[in-house]
Amino acid sequence: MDAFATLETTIAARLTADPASSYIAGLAAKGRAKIAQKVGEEAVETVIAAIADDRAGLVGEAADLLFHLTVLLHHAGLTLDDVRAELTRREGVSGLVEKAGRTAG
Ligand SMILES: N=c1c2ncn([C@@H]3O[C@H](COP(=O)(O)OP(=O)(O)OP(=O)(O)O)[C@@H](O)[C@H]3O)c2ncn1[C@@H]1O[C@H](COP(=O)(O)O)[C@@H](O)[C@H]1O
Repeated sequence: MDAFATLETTIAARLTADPASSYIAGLAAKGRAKIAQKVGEEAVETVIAAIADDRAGLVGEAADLLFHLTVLLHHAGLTLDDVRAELTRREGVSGLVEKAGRTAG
C-alpha cells in the first residue's frame, strides 16, 4: 500500500475516534472550519517555502498540506479517489480538445 492509501485508511479509522486519542481525532472533533483553517495555514507555509527556494522545507510543508487536505476531504465524505476521478476526467477533456485541434488543423 502506498503512503496515501495507508494515510486514508488511518484517517477513516480516526475521524470518529476519541478526540484525546489522536491528532486526527482531535482535529476532526473541532469541526470542518478548523480543518479548513489548517489547510489554509499549511498552504501559506508551503508557498513561503517555495518562494524561499527551501527544497527540504517545501517537501515538509507539502506533506503537512496534503495530510490536512486529505483529512478535510474525508471529513466532507470524500476521498483521494474522488480527486483522482476528477483529474482523469480533465485528462479526457483535454485529450478531446487536443484531438479536435489536430482534426481542425
Ligand atoms: N501525517 C501526519 C501528520 N502530518 C502533520 N501532522 C500533525 O499536524 C500538526 C501540524 O502542526 P502545527 O504546528 O501546524 O499544528 P499544532 O500546533 O499541532 O495544532 P494547532 O493547535 O495549530 O491546530 C502537528 O501536530 C503534526 O503532528 C500529522 N499528524 C498525523 N499524521 C499521520 O496520521 C497518523 C495518525 O496520527 P494520529 O491521529 O495522531 O494517531 C500518523 O501516524 C501519521 O502517519
